[in-house]
Amino acid sequence: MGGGGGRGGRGGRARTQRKHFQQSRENLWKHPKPDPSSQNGQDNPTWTPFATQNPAFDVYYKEQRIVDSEEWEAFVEVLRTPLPASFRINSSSQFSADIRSQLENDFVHSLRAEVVEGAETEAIRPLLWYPENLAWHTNFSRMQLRKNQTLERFHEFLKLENEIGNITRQEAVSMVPPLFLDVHSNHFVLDMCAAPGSKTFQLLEIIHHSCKAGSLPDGMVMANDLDVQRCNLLIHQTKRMCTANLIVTNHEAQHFPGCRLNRNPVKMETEKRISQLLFDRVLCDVPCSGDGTLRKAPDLWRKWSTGMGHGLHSLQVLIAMRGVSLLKVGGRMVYSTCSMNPIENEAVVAEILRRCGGSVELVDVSHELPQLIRRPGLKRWKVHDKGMWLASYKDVPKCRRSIVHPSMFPSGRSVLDLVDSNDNVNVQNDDDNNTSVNGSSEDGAQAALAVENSLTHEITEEVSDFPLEHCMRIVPHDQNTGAFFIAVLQKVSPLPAIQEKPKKGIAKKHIKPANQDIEDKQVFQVDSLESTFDGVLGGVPEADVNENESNNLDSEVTTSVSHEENSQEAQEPRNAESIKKVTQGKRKLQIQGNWRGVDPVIFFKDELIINSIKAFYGIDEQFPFNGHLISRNNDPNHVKRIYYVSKSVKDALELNFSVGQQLKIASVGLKMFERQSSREGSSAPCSFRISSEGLPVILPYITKQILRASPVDFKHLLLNKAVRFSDFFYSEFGEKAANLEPGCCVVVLGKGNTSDLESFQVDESTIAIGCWRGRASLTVMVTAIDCQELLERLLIRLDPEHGPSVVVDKNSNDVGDEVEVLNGKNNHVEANRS
Ligand SMILES: C[S@@+](CC[C@H](N)C(=O)[O-])C[C@H]1O[C@@H](n2cnc3c(N)ncnc32)[C@H](O)[C@@H]1O
Repeated sequence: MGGGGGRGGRGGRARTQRKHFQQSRENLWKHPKPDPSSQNGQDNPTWTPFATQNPAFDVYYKEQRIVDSEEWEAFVEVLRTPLPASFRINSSSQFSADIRSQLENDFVHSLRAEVVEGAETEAIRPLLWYPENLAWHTNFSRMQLRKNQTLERFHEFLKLENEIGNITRQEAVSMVPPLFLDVHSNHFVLDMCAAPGSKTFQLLEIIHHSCKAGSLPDGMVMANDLDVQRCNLLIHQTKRMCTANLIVTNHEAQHFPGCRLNRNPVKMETEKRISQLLFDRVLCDVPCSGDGTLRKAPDLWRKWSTGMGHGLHSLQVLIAMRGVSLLKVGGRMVYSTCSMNPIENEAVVAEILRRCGGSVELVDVSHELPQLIRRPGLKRWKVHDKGMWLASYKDVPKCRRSIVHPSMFPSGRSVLDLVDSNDNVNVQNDDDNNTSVNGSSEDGAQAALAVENSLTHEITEEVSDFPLEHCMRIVPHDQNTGAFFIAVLQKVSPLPAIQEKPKKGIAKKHIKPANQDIEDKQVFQVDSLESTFDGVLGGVPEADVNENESNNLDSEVTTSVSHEENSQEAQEPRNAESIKKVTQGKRKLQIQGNWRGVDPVIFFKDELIINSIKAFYGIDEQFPFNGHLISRNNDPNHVKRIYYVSKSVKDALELNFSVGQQLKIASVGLKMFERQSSREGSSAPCSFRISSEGLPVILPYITKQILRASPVDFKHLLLNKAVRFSDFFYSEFGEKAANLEPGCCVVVLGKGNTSDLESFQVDESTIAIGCWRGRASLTVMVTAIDCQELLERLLIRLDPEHGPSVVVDKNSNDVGDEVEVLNGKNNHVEANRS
């Protein structure tokens, strides 16, 4: 089934892919499997809830004054309560309006009686700051939703719509950063640390917003994550969006390739091709300590320490700097974390501004989303290390200087920065609180030493010079959410050519950011090349990752620690024998340019196949095929799937080829055609069927193998899955179906009893499904769950009074079958009937 083309999502019915991922991606609305080892059971009397306090946390944040002292109790009290669930309606879903109306007109009223004690007065409510009532807050935690029987219908609704892709469970505060990015449909957007992909999904929705049937947006999203497994989560998550405008990459964000082509820019201009990968928008949602998610992950109370933020600060700066260097002049970048810690937030933003020397500005967005309650960023904070409060870098003992960096302090000044323009330095020590040391840089170093030795002196609080009040901190007790930090930056001119020295001690440190999904227990490694390839090749070293390093240095500011430094293994020559040994017995090693263990990305140009597809489905010449088809297999005879990419993605891929495939692409394109299995395919003239994901994009261009069914026959098909030509309500429709070529066909839901396609116009609301024209019947090629969803939506539309509770087709004789279909059991098709 599918709607009007080009909307990017049609209720996100990524049917076939879904099954590949069922194991690894939890439907967060489903009941969890009982864990026999879990102590969290009612039958275990020894179980105690997580301790929701940590004295170090209290001391730290009280001192940082992230909330006023009189608010402290309210703040921590809310932090100790479970986070209410929230979700977003996928705005590009064909059924988004129906779902919103079901929430507004049905659940808001029917759940009114289910208000949880001590909570808000409304059981569910839209988040007022989110556009178009598309995001919703429920008063129930996920656990309550799962356990409370009276919430069953609502819970079932959430599960189904989430599975289909019509809604996405997402923390309310996590929905905020994409809203401040001001994305337009023609923008190139980079999501630097994107997994598991909830914000990528939002960005794609915005890109696709108001896209007409059969057209694709001019923009695209490049979603990157360092972790292969989390990349897979992201791929699965975004598959529900059914988009041809996404590339998923797998890089360390701080080393994200620039893909700069060293060609004559004038020539490039006339060729209208892009010569460098620069972005209009960058989302920099960095790894962080994640204490803003304490309500969702109460085990963090126990683990929390001030050191968590210190370990990530430098990496956050590096990632953000790479982000601004990949941003077009005039472009916007959002820096965000789900941490409350100023070291990971204001200090990072201040360091970006410092390094960019005026070419990047902090944007005042106080007039945007006025209903979202937020606090201004801090201008003063302190660093806490080893039980000591440090107000300035000069307080940092020498032995801690590899951990505590100058950029963590409001002034950002290092010891040597104390040397003024006359090479004078103001030092404080035990004997003399204001000694002026005059002299050369050697003297400066001596002075620095003196500073290092000065441990006791009056603490003078530093205040940042930057307008950090434009940053935003969302705190839990303001609107019953988690906590988040957001800063909006704009690049106003090219960055100054600063050579950033690699910071010692960053590259090899193993840090575990807490804001990776709480289910994810993997230890995160900053130097993850090894881990990345472990996942794919079982430990085969990545040899020439950096072959195009010179191209990588194209950014205006080189901020990154070099790959060589980062990964010892990366320098080792690739040993063909060892690769062979390791991969023996495994899947054949795939190579994508320099990237081993990744499927290649190939422009699919097999004229024979393309022409047979065009002829079979009568695809209009207007549909852009040339250069838009991709396969992930080097051997054209064994191509199973053909993917479709938008013009923007095509341009980016062409650039990537021109620069030696610097991008390591994990996923690209929308699955458009799938090779028939030999059983199906033997009788069909065309060996490729149209996939459900791709159907909406190509639908307006299909002129053959397409039928229009009346609502009665459409419903009949969905209920029975396979219907004999002679059994359709309207015999004319059955005859037309019998006259199709054997193989894949498309059935469109019509309005009346006509099967005439003449006057038919595909638009965003068109509903269509892929079917198979067999020997004597028509069979739907849609999964049981998608049939169920589509039936429910149709029943609501056709019979708004009774809605989806009308589960049995009264006109049908085959009631047992229908009930089974609605229970998702009736997956057998024509083979059983004919
Ligand atoms: C806060 S999570 C991102 C959440 C995501 N933006 C979303 O909304 O679903 C941080 C992500 O950064 C990734 N990560 C950690 N270090 C990274 C690095 N150096 N480069 C790129 N990604 C990194 C982690 O794997 C994790 O998925």
